[in-house]
Amino acid sequence: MSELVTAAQMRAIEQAAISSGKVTGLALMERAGQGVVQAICETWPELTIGAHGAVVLCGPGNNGGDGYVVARLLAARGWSVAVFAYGDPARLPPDARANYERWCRVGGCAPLTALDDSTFSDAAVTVDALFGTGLTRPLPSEVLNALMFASTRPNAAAPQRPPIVAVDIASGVDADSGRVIGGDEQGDELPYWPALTVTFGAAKVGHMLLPHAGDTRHKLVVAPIGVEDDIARAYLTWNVVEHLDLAAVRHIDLLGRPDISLQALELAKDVASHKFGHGHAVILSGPAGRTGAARLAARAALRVGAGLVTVAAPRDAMAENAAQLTAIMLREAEGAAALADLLRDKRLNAICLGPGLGQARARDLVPVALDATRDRDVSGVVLDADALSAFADDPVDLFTMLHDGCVLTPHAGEFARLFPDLSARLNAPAMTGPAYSKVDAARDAAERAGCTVLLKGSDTVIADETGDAAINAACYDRAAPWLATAGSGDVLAGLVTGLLARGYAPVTAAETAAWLHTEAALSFGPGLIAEDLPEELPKVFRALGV
Ligand SMILES: NC(=O)C1=CN([C@@H]2O[C@H](COP(=O)(O)OP(=O)(O)OC[C@H]3O[C@@H](n4cnc5c(N)ncnc54)[C@H](O)[C@@H]3O)[C@@H](O)[C@H]2O)[C@@H](O)CC1
Ligand SMILES: Nc1ncnc2c1ncn2[C@@H]1O[C@H](COP(=O)(O)OP(=O)(O)O)[C@@H](O)[C@H]1O
Ligand SMILES: [K+]
Repeated sequence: MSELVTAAQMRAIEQAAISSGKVTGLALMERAGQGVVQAICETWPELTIGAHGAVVLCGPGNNGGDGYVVARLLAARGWSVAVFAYGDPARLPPDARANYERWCRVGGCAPLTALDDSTFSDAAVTVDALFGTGLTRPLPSEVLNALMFASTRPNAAAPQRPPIVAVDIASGVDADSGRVIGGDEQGDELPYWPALTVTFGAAKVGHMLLPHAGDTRHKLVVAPIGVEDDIARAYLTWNVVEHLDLAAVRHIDLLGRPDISLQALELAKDVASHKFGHGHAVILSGPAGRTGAARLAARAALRVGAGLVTVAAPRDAMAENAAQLTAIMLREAEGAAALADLLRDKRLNAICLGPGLGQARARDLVPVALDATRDRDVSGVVLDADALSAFADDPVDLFTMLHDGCVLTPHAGEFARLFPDLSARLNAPAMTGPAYSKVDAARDAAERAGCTVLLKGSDTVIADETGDAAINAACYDRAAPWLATAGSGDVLAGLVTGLLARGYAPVTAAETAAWLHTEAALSFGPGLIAEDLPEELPKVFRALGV
């Protein structure tokens, strides 16, 4: 897992490093510029040989300062560099001003409005250093126009515009939410898609959220600038906290291989244990003709290591399930009384309701499952799909029944049914930064529900009542678009249930399941359907060293 930072946290970390005397702002800016040039060379190795052209667009703050460093370093490699500035360079902050003046001893600087088609004719890259983490308002129209001009081919006969390298983040995008400031309900369209984004010290939260994270051709590089040690949870130390609003000190982790690998130890089965040592998961099935979703979830729960898995089905669905289940057990549970009876067996320690369940059955059974598990030491409940939508008319009714062993796994539509106000806030155009983000929405939902919430998407966010959150980013080199297939959410619900049965804490079960789900999709590759996901887990486990 690695820590993601907000703009405020990054500023506090930099200020703390500067005020401790460990580094100067100028040195940080120099390293940032070096990081951009190095990432350009690594992304396009052909540019390391010979001299090329670059267009560098510089803004009115320190992001612009980074741009002047990049311009100077590329010129030092013999490149011909054309610099265009937005705003009055005389009003740049001190470090950026110093780098502007250094650049002026090397080359010229034209206003942004002077860009024309000939500007790009010999350029191998365009560098966007207009706005970074300091963006708080919609882009001025002059800047928006320049970015659209730099990214759009004027006509079919003209050559393509050069690829754009975003310094820190694409200008116009809010670093905390990944959203476009001044975007609209049509879906926050970015002013342009960078080919490469080079950020500093740590990825910002917004890099891992849509729409920013939504383009699979987009590469993200985190360039070290010497404050990385400070970032590793360091904003809890006194010298950083004094630069930071304490209310902002809540962790957001990016789920990643090293940390999940540590959990491989937990995923492994103990040599001395028998099946009852790994828990018993129950998946509630829907009526005849709608049983597939429950079996997908059950298969995932078994593959992820639950010792036993039982599908509990209504009478009319028994034959259909029996015809298709082997290692997974089958019990009849027609209605509320039958489920209450089944759950008297305390060995059943994780329950999944939702996939294919039907809303009427969900309304009957969810209260029973929550009641039966509330005061048990070890018991988890996963509510997905119909078990969430069934409470759209009265979400508070559901929230009063939930307990801290619960995990809700809504997609955006189900989330909107249970948390209409949070969904509306998330989907309203963002006019100021930091904008309300998917992380904020998941956190607020978890607090309101009093349990873990996993809000799905290629930028899945997991949050619990503590306010800490994690993102499973299926983007950049982990893009897994084949997960957008019927039933993959049912598999995810089963993975969470299986891990709960194995004794994982709800938030850890949700995080691990989301990560494994993406890894299974990546391991299988194109052509993936939901049935493939559980079957791919053994390969993922072997690769993890489980
Ligand atoms: N703080 C540091 O020590 C470092 C910062 N670095 C760079 O500095 C950037 C942050 O710099 P700044 O905080 O100066 O901010 P930016 O350069 O992102 O923005 C400049 C200023 O523009 C104003 N502004 C915001 N939105 C605007 C809008 N829509 N129209 C017009 N003006 C607007 C704000 O006052 C903002 O501070 C980072 O993204 C990174 O590129 C790097 O050099 C590494 C070191
Ligand atoms: N483009 C995508 N990239 C990565 N993951 C995705 C993508 N689209 C969907 N997913 C994941 O696939 C699952 C789909 O779940 P859901 O929407 O409930 O579908 P279903 O109801 O068909 O099972 C979620 O875990 C979601 O995060
Ligand atoms: K930028």
